[in-house]
Amino acid sequence: MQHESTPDTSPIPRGRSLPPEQTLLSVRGLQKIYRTDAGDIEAVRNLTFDLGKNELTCLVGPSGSGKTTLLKCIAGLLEPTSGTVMLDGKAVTGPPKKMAVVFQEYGRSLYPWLRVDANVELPLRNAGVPKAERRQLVAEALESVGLSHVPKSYPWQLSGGMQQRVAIARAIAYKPEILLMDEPFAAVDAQTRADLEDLVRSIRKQLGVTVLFVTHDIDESVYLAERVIILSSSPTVVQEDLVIDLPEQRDQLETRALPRFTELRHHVYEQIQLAKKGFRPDAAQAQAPVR
Ligand SMILES: Nc1ncnc2c1ncn2[C@@H]1O[C@H](COP(=O)(O)OP(=O)(O)OP(=O)(O)O)[C@@H](O)[C@H]1O
Repeated sequence: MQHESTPDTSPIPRGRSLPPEQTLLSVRGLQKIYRTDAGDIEAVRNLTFDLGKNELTCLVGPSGSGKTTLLKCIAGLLEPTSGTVMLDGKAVTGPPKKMAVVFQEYGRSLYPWLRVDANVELPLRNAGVPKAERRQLVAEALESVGLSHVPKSYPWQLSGGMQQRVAIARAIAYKPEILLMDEPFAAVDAQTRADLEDLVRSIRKQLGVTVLFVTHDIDESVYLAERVIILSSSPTVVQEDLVIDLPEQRDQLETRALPRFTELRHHVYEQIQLAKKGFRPDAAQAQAPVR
């Protein structure tokens, strides 16, 4: 398998590092321990990786491996116990303006009493964007997600897939540099999901936005991404940072039929099975003979 990691001699496995001019998001030594009445839970132990500008990266790992915890730390919604998150060279200490997040529960994230255009407009209004500019941005965002024809509908009048498009339009309306997506398509049917996957790839290209996409679906991760970061089981480290060397132009039928697609999905599947069985790359490295 092809990797882009820089040579690393530390005992903690880490994802690829990039030169600062190519880096948009930099996660360094991130650890998160939840303090609970029942004791401390070390969800994330040590995560280090960089995301490049305009890159689409998927994050996969066993259930409970800390994917949501990591995303919340990156989004400035949760304070890491140690380590840093830097966006464009600045430490993230609260929700950054240049970042947008799309969660799985679109039903809960949209306001049912607001029409589609008002839902998309709300964050722009809260950010004090002037009215004329807001109108323009809302129209562009709805156009990007193929919903120009329903601006005056209420979310509950739309299908699940359309509601998720509204959530995506709202996220991209204020032109974020980075889009975090936490299992955004887990609740829609397979056909809608395929359409939304292609929508994410086209939006990324159209807007030049960096995307970090969490998914449980191995095929989805390989189809969507240029890189797949595989997390170990909790307490989490990077198990593998894998380059997806498929052609840039993807197609639901053609790409998924490629022998290379099958190889990559097989590899990711194997790695997740290993993680589930408790394999830890940090333990493996610590035990490796010193040469
Ligand atoms: N608020 C919290 N308090 C205590 N422990 C928590 C809290 N949130 C998450 N955890 C624990 O941290 C670990 C990682 O949880 P997290 O939800 O980040 O994993 P995940 O990979 O997103 O899970 P899934 O794939 O099932 O959605 C789990 O052991 C979980 O029980």
